Amino acid sequence: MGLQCGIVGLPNVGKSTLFNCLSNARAQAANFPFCTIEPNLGVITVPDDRLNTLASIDKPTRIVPTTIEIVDIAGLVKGASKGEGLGNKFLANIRETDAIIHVLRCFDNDNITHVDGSINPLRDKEIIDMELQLKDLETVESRISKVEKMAKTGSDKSAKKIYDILSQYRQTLLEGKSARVVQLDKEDRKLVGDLMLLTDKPVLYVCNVDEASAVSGNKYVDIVRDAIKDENAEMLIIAAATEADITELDTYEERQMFLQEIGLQESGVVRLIKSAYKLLDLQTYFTTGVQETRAWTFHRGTKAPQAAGIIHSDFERGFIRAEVIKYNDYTTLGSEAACRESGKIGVEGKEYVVQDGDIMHFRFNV
Ligand SMILES: Nc1ncnc2c1ncn2[C@@H]1O[C@H](COP(=O)(O)OP(=O)(O)OP(=O)(O)O)[C@@H](O)[C@H]1O
Ligand SMILES: [Mg+2]
Repeated sequence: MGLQCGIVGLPNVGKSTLFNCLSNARAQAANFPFCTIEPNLGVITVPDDRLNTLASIDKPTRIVPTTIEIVDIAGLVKGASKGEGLGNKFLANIRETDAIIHVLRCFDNDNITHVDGSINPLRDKEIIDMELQLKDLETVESRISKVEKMAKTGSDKSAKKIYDILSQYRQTLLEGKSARVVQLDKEDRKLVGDLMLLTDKPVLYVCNVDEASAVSGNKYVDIVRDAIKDENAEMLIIAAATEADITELDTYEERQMFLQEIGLQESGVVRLIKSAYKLLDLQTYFTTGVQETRAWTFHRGTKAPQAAGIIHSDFERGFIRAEVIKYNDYTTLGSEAACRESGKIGVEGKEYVVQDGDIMHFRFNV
């Protein structure tokens, strides 16, 4: 499905450092603003113990985890919406993503330059929010000028409806709020879906802290937590520089040991992926056999044919039915044959809503 999360924030707050914890690609992270210009793209595999358990049953030739793409975008500054800094190009990079990971500098360090001279994550957040909102306002206003005439003459019902929604967006953005606070039903959302507003994307805040604050945060984190409590957003505390060092260690055991030394059970990568899954309302289904055990990401509520379409469009086009085994049945009974004998294979049609952990076998004909 190629879901993509974009990392945004002011220059030099640790975006590339976070990216380096997440992906195997190595982005240049350095102590100067605008170190990143071209976006770095990384693919992170989604860790899932269930995939390994299934693989231990089927012993396939290939084990394929599902993935999320992460883009490390250039730092934004005040005036970006008007072309300052790296301006518009970089806003275009954000537009292409499904969700935003907003990195906030929550560590003191006199040796690391802050573009605004002091550590203040709240101010930083507002600068970024404002630039994104201004860009959205521009998008909304240009659309309004296109539909205004038609809406006012009253002949076109949907033009009127679109105009009303756009006005609602404009009002919200003018109040200094993000588009995501506007509540629209599914139908209305479709009418303006092609706007791709930047501040309508789900957001995950990452407080980038020093090593000592990795577990319980610090005063900056408290400020951020308080500021976003009314937003429908997730927040994570990650000591990005420390975790980037940890990813350099060779073995999984070494990395786990280091994490435990600083008081963490799970790495920032794992926590971030879990949050991204929650934020984007994602779930996983599996396919498994002697050839391959594989995880697939889908949006909660997806029906069987569309879930099949994630594997291949032919599966959706020629969908006949799905055979579904629950994860617990599969692992308890130990094989597809045993599940069949015990009547644990559900035969489901087009209306079946796929559930997290389902083991799917699609029957299709094209
Ligand atoms: N938690 C942290 N504690 C201390 N130093 C950190 C932390 N996170 C990042 N740094 C350091 O801050 C500097 C800037 O980091 P990085 O290059 O990742 O920033 P960036 O946001 O990608 O900047 P740019 O927008 O310029 O690309 C680097 O020297 C990095 O090692
Ligand atoms: Mg960078």
